[in-house]
Amino acid sequence: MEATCGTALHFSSPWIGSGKIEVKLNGFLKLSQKCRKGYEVKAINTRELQWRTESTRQRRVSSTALHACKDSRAPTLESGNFNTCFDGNWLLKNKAQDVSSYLNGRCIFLVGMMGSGKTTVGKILAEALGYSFVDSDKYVEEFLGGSSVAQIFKQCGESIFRDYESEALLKLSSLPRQVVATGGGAVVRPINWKYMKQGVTVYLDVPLDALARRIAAVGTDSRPLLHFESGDPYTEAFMGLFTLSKKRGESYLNADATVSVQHIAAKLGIEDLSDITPSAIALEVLLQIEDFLQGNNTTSVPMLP
Ligand SMILES: Nc1ncnc2c1ncn2[C@@H]1O[C@H](COP(=O)(O)OP(=O)(O)O)[C@@H](O)[C@H]1O
Ligand SMILES: O=C(O)C1=C[C@@H](OP(=O)(O)O)[C@@H](O)[C@H](O)C1
Repeated sequence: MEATCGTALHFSSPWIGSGKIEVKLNGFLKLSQKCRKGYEVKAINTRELQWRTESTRQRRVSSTALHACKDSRAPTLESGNFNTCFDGNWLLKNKAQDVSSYLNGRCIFLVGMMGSGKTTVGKILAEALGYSFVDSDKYVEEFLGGSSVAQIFKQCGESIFRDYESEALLKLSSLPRQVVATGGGAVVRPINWKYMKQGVTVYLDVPLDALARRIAAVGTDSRPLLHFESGDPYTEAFMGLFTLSKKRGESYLNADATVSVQHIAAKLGIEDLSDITPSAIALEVLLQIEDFLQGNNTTSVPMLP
């Protein structure tokens, strides 16, 4: 792709750094020894806080209710009196520091169905890691002089769009330190996995009901594969997503790591998935990437050429 567009789009995220972040971090948080050292933890609302040694390397802190503090004071660990006050921003930044030492510049490619949060979570991840954020759809749109994805589908058809999408992923896979929000259909072409596997791929697994609700809330104009002229937006979105998910089958499971919001909800003991914030998902992404890279005995990934 002779990219006439910018080679990397950088977005600052409104979520991080504003001091207004209210992140409900219930449940399991893995804190590496390094991360916990010298930090006080003061519980605001904790029915049970139990340190369980999961491995020599890390401990899991399991609790029923951890709320982020608004203030960003650096906590200090009080031995024997475990109270927990985590600043969500602090947690993300600290875990991002842990993970970036393993990533060593490799890109992160977020895959998942339309509406799964690839853009929203991707911006938070990029901010925490000090990476650039790129939306591959936007990359294609810029390359084609600003035509929208919907216009490309209409004027050229899906196959041509997929060609441009593959070109974009080829280009982006050669750049370091990017968080790439891929289009929901990127997983359908094997060549795209070849490109994305240059980095670390993470599948955001969100139930169809939640996807349909999110897309119905914003409309389907920008998503031609779901766009319907009339009818109940939720139902149309759900049916379209259901059809696509059946066609794509297990493609998303080729990802190196999967972050399932249902799994997060189960281990946190919450029922309403909308209580799981994008920041909490971003933290889980970092934890899953860390597990993946360490599970591969990857102490340091060779820097991209
Ligand atoms: N964890 C979440 N909880 C609630 N709404 C979310 C969450 N993540 C994303 N959204 C919303 O869902 C819609 C789609 O999110 P987006 O990041 O654009 O998804 P994708 O890039 O995967 O298509 C947006 O309106 C966004 O604000
Ligand atoms: O699932 C798909 O096939 C598509 C998803 C869209 O991206 P988002 O996942 O960002 O909506 C966009 O690439 C295009 O409408 C096709």
